[in-house]
Amino acid sequence: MHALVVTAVAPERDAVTRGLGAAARRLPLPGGLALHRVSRPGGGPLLDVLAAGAGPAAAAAAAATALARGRYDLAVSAGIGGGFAPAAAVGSLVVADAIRAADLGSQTPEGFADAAALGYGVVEHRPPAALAAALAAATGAVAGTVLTVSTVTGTAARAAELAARHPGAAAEAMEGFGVACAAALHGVPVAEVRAVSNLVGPRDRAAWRIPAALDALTEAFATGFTAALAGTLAPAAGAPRTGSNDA
Ligand SMILES: O=C(O)c1cccc(C(=O)CC[C@H]2O[C@@H](n3cnc4c(=O)[nH]cnc43)[C@H](O)[C@@H]2O)c1
Repeated sequence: MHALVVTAVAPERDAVTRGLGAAARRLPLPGGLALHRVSRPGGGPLLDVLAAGAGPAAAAAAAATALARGRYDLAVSAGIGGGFAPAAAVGSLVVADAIRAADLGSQTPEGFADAAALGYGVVEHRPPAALAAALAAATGAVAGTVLTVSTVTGTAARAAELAARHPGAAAEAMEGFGVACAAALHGVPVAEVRAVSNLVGPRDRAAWRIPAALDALTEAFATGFTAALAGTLAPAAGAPRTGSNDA
């Protein structure tokens, strides 16, 4: 089983590789990107962890670049995120059962209309239900919708608007929908896991608990996450691996 794990920044990538508990091998990609490849001891899943940059566009571009050069069974968007109270407390984990672009659409006189309603796009990708359930059970995460936003929510009014429009939302972050678009283009399933560093609401950067969230991310990858991946996804069968970054 070969998975691509896409984070925004290097501290998130390193939190994931720390959890995997084995040395990472660096494999350069175009544009200064690099996969950090971790082979699990005992022949477990092979994971390539990639710090892609913040935001859905950077995530989509980097994920598509990596997916085009290897043969993967899964793409995972992973990192820290904002939690919607009361579903997701600071320090907790959220696994996406839906990955939704929350601000892709048009502002109309009647309010926001998403791109799907207006007929010019897709605004949601769904991880396989069995995979999302297994990942949540294995890591003790809350399962819910993870919103992808291009602007971090910074007011109570915006948080309330998002919660009303997306009743199942447990977290928001900035990359999941980009990774999901790249995965869909390459025909691989997607998953998303977020460790909650802050609540979605009035901006208070000093209240972000980034080290605690990074520890929770490490713990997720140290415990059940990869076992749940391996147990849920069938390995890519048959065809020879031909990509330049393939094992
Ligand atoms: O400064 C650091 O040490 C540091 C370490 C790890 C990550 C960061 C980031 O700034 C990551 C940015 C990343 O975080 C996601 N995020 C976190 N909270 C929210 C939120 O409330 N709303 C939206 N996104 C959030 C997001 O995916 C960013 O790309 C810094």
